[in-house]
Amino acid sequence: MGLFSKIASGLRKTKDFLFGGIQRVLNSFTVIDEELFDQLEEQMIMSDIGVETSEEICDRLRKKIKERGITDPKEIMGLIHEVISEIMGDDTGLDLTVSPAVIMVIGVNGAGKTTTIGKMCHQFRQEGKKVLVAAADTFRAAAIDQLEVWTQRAGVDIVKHAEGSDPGAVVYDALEAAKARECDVVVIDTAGRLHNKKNLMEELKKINRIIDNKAGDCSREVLLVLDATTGQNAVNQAKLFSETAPITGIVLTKLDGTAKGGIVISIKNELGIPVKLIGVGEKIDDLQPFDSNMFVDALFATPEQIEQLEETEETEEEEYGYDDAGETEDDNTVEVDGVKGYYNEYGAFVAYEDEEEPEYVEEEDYEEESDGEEAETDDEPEDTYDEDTETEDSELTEESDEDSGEDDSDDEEAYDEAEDEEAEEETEAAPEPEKKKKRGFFSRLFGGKDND
Ligand SMILES: Nc1nc2c(ncn2[C@@H]2O[C@H](COP(=O)(O)OP(=O)(O)OP(=O)(O)O)[C@@H](O)[C@H]2O)c(=O)[nH]1
Repeated sequence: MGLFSKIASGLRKTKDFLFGGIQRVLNSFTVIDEELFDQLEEQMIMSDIGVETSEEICDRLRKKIKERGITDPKEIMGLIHEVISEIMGDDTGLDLTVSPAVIMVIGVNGAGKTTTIGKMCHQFRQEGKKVLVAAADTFRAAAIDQLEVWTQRAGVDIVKHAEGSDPGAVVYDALEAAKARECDVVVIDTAGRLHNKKNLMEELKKINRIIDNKAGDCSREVLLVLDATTGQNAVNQAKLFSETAPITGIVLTKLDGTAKGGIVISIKNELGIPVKLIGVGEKIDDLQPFDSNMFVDALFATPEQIEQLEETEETEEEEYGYDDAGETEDDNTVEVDGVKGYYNEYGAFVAYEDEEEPEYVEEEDYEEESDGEEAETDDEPEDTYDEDTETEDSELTEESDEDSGEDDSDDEEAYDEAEDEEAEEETEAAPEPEKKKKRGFFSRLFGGKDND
């Protein structure tokens, strides 16, 4: 399935509600009057475009109708399309230009943070990027375990410490490891919870200080993950979070299961924060870079237009032999880094040339195993890491303690030396991708913003 088809099918509920509702209003009027604008505004508010943005859209519509001397309500749909396109403006993609690009991910529980990180890693890896994930949401062991399952699916490395350890230590070790291994991207999972704004702010500040020290010149992103099904609540969350953290972009998840996709428009209009990625399903390849033109087209296109666009995509796929997800003509066959294979039930890539599938632990078994691990780490002291000096908490730095005597005075440098080897052992299942020749998923859409 091509990109447009995926976005269009992900937005189906939003489209049916928004486009269908507006169409019904326009069909019920023969003249353009204030009553029509009232009903349009109401329909937009119900579609989660928000009061402020709905009013603005109607104001702009009145102006255009007057300027162009339009009298037929049926012509208004095209104008709404035009106005929303204007509001959405140009897209801003992820900035991954200077390696290792650091992406910090924040968001409330259940918004889809872990899933998004897994999907993002999968996309990066398909582009041939070397990725490292920092499990800096150390609040709950389950969060670390879930993240690890996703990194295994995506086939990327993870740096993790024990539950309750300092997130700063995890980030420090991850950045050291990323430099040593020449990673392109470091994705940091944070316990970006809102219920304690002060703590969140302190935690993010601390992580930022460490990034400043270790990767000051690198590209940086702070992505806020929002659950689209919560509608205007998500917009309010974005307002609150933006008072706390310098958000560079929003990832809007679960757009596939909601009619509330209109919040994309109010987020852009009211907060000016670009939506950079959208989640359109639970599978590993259900994350798309946000393309406002495609978004608006998918919302407003007629079924005939959608069919036509899908046909164009299919023709392109036939011509080039792959689509945006790297799929070939055979639905189950994908090509990753020039190797043909398929994704197994866990979302792991299996090359046809391999005799056996790589072993991935089933989620249930994995949880059992990690329970065991937790039991071990429970014995370890919690809260032992002092931002600058303490390293005991890190399972990655246990070995480095043996040879870290010379570094003791070297405050932050005291973190980890042997950690690279250790972490590499952890992630043996992740074969290193070769750099891909063709332009990457993000760069094809955002014009060379990744560092292929
Ligand atoms: N339909 C759909 N479901 C999604 C999407 N993204 C995430 N989910 C689901 O949302 C649920 C929560 O996702 P998580 O990634 O665990 O959320 P989280 O923010 O990490 O939550 P915590 O682990 O509690 O911190 C899971 O069941 C995911 O499968 C999406 O784009 N579409």
